[in-house]
Amino acid sequence: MIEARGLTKRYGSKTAVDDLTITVQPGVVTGFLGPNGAGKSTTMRMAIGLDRPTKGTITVNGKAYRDFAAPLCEVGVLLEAKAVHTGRSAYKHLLAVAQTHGIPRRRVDEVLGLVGLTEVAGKRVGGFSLGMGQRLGIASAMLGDPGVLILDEPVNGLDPEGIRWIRTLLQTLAAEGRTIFVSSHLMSEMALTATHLIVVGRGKLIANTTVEDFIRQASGDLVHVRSPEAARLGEVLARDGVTVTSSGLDTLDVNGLTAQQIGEAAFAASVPVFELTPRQVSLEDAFMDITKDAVEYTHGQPPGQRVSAATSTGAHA
Ligand SMILES: Nc1ncnc2c1ncn2[C@@H]1O[C@H](COP(=O)(O)OP(=O)(O)OP(=O)(O)O)[C@@H](O)[C@H]1O
Repeated sequence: MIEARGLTKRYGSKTAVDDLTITVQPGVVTGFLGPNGAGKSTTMRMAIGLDRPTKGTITVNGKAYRDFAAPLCEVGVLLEAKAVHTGRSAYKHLLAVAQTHGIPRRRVDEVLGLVGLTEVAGKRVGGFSLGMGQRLGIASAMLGDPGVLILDEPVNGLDPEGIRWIRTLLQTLAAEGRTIFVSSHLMSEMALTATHLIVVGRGKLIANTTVEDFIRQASGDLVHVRSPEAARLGEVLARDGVTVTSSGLDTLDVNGLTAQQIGEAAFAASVPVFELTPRQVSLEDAFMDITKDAVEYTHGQPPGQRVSAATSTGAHA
């Protein structure tokens, strides 16, 4: 478990992390999302003692990172593509790291197998592709068989096969009861990988919820309805808190009722219904919407203007 309480980091006048209180639970993959400069990397760096909080605390399994006698066995870390000794082979690199913790050689073979680098274990790391480098970083993080993994943008540089591989790996490790805290810019990827989401913007907590609830809240209760008696159905559904918009001759968009409530009301009024589709926005759209006021760097639009908020159908892109 990772716990931040009132975590704050200032660099001069810049507040990178602002009074962040979160708990990252074991057993699920927790996605850490936020626009560029939101404070994700700074939070992760403080979790592993690379940066000191200005105020507040962050602990891993109840302890500050510096208090671990064998940190590699408690928390595995992948920050940006690792600066490794490029003249060394992958095997030698992992062995050197293992030896700092008295981790046996056979564990080096195990993690090489786990990340699919066994065949290139003798090759110089300098010749590795970005994707192979990421796999090596994950092998390093897994060396001590830690219960907590902190991964900053682990799918960077991976091809689709690599992205799928990492998704399955993280879900498997979470199912083993580990705490998996992973940042990413790829919202659609997070929708497939994570169960829980922590969203930050300008250092502040914006959302702390399940992927499912995040999308549901962003989508509202919008239901698309098709009926040959759309106008009459609109009258049947009209009540306080419900907005009915006619979106075509035989279609309605209803806000404020679930598909089930609409179906039941239509049935009671003997109005035929041909379609009842709860509209969901994609995680990407939900993210854009929720962070629109927290984006530091946009692509040329005036401040405050939405980056994109088109509603799309078919949820999890
Ligand atoms: N060492 C530093 N000195 C000064 N400012 C810093 C330092 N590290 C980070 N910052 C600033 O703090 C803010 C948060 O940065 P951070 O790298 O944590 O964000 P991030 O969410 O990881 O962004 P990205 O997704 O772009 O990596 C940014 O505005 C950044 O410029």
